[in-house]
Amino acid sequence: MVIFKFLRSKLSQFMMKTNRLVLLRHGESEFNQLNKFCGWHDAPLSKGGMEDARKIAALNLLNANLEFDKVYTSTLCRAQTTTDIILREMKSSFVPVESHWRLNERHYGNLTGFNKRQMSDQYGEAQVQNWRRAFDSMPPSITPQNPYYFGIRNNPSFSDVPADQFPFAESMHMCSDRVLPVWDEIKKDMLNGKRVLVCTHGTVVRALIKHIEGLSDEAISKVNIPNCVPCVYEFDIKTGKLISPMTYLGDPEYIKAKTEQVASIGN
Ligand SMILES: O=C(OP(=O)(O)O)[C@H](O)COP(=O)(O)O
Repeated sequence: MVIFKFLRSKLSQFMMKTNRLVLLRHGESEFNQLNKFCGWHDAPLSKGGMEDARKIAALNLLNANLEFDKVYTSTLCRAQTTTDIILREMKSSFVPVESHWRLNERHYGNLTGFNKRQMSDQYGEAQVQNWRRAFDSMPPSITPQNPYYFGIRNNPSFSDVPADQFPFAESMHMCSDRVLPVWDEIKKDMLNGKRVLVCTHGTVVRALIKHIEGLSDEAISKVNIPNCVPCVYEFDIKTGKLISPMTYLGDPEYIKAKTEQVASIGN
């Protein structure tokens, strides 16, 4: 079965004129559930997040007849567990998975671990929305007094991060810049015919969308990415150009409701 799938994928790679790329934000994490800023804190998936990886992400990918030759993910467990669940559901656990710290969520600095509504009560909604969505807005740097400081500094999953690049806080702009070297690898694989899934985080998906579609700083500030909803692009393999706008896979009403939930400060 595995050999058959491998040969079929090689043949289809050889014949294809266009290729699709799927971007995905991981399932709901325990911090998403508590409406807390998470960033580089390594929060696990919530129970609902695990279920959504199966019942929303994997199901929609299967319904769209998508298969993968490679998955790119971050070094954070919420993205890695989502990847494992999806590949298992798709009976594709043999697919190689490459994890990269450059695909980690934006480091939310000293907001890490705090509830978004509480931060909004303290600093005002406009300031919190500016930290969340303005392209160049930097949250305050994390300090050793933050309860998650040492857990982040000492997380062995970040051992590949060069010491001089280990962030204390990041704007979306900084996050986008560090994602780009991996985007070059992803694009190369995709234009060589590999069917690629990128299972990552809200800000990283937005950074990739901004880059792929050439969106302005203003336009990307209005884009919000729900958990576990696959975003699909199609590219011309010869020219590398995008041939269709991004499409979401899934129920439009569900996607609309979840997108609005992500955009709001929440409770
Ligand atoms: O860690 C986070 O993103 P993730 O859940 O995609 O990993 C952020 O806390 C999401 O918050 P935001 O939607 O205010 O950027």
